[in-house]
Amino acid sequence: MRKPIIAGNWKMNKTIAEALEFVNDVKDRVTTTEVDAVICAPFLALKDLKEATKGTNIKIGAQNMHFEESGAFTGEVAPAMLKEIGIDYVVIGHSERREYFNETDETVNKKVLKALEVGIDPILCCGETLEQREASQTKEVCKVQVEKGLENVSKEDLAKVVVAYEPIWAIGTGKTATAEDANDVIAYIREVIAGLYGELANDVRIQYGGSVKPANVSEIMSQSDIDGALVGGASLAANDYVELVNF
Ligand SMILES: O=C(CO)COP(=O)(O)O
Repeated sequence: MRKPIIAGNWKMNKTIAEALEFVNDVKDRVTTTEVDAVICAPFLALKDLKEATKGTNIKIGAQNMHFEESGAFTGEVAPAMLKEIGIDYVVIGHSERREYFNETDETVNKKVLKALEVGIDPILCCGETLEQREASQTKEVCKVQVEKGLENVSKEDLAKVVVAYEPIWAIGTGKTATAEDANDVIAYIREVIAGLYGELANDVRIQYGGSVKPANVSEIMSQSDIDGALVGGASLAANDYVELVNF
């Protein structure tokens, strides 16, 4: 059985004070141990969030990291820096990073491998643009992104990777893929992983992301192949986050 994983991706939102206010509000209400509840916050808040969530069921993720161990990369954060403060997950290759920060399948793959090497579970994002969807290229785009993203990931490490399918046209737009549509693409992504790893693909958790909110989370989570959600906007409100995690 794959354990559901509901992750909030706060993107560039919340100061440290706001982040702490949020976790203090939700931590006693996130009691389920049957779901991995994650908050992916801006770098500056991560250390305080780790401390504030000690002894709770909330796990903390970063939204990016560099693939090099150290060096002349002004403005970047190294894997060991995240590991030192106990970060559990790191979002890799979010479409916003691919679009605005020149992330490629190659850098995404390097980051996935590095995260696994230091012991942080990567959330590998894939998803098509509206144009690609209208040209019926959704599955091909996801196939390439997932195959390249997983290149050289060992069989032993595979189950530590979480894949997030986020159709770009559904991010922050209020438009969601229908639950069936999302499930269909996610089942296909699992087939792609099975093409590489055989039955081990059944251990990989695959999330859906794109305008997930309390009103649609249970329908999305009831689908056969969807193991979680990566939630932007709705994860910023404490009450909504609690509802999402307790879908
Ligand atoms: O990009 C997303 C999560 O990573 C989805 O964002 P929204 O939930 O705001 O559509």
